[in-house]
Amino acid sequence: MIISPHVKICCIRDDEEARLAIAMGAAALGLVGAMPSGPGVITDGQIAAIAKRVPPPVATFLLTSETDADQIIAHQQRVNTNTVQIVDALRLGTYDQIRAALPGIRLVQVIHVIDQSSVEEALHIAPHVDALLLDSGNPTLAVKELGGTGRVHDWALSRQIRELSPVPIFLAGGLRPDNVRQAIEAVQPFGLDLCSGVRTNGQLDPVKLEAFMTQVFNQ
Ligand SMILES: O=C(O)c1ccccc1NCC(=O)[C@H](O)[C@H](O)COP(=O)(O)O
Repeated sequence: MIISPHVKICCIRDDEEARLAIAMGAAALGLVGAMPSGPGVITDGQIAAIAKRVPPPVATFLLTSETDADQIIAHQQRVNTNTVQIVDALRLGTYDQIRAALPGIRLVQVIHVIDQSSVEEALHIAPHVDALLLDSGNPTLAVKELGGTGRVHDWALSRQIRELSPVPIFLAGGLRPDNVRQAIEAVQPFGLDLCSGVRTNGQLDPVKLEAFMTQVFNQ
């Protein structure tokens, strides 16, 4: 039997989208800080205001593109979410340093799943974080592509990571109502994360969201 994964709805823009996502069954909301590219960015002020009004037990994820531990800590302290999703590689400082400065705050590291080296990267980082989020994207481009691409990646690689990872994994990248069932069966992740697949003209679309949740929970 495949257990229904938890759903994180990302790129939340305001309280109304937050309420809609929660009403439809989201376990977590993604709030996107400054990024080099992507459709979901809001200001730190907006992130703090939305996060403050999200009721427990719904998780609030700050998405940060900072790569220096001190800057990641400062970013979380400006917005007060209960989870930090690091969308680029940590270049300066350590996860332990972030944990020591932010007790009780969950750490999620994004892995951009590109090839077999992504599996090694994921397994190297997994012991230091609370979860991995396996996304599409390309951090090596001149303008980094760190998420919100609307593209799927090679789920066989994500399946390998899921089977070997000591921490839960979220699957992201191009998930939509019409492919999510296949994704769940292929990867069997702990969680799903999505942005563009449940939006129309940038707005969270209740019809698409309901269709997505039906595929996840009512099969
Ligand atoms: O949406 C953005 O602007 C964004 C930019 C950089 C990193 C992450 C971003 N979005 C947040 C997410 O984690 C998305 O849910 C994830 O990348 C999947 O997006 P999509 O393929 O559009 O469902």
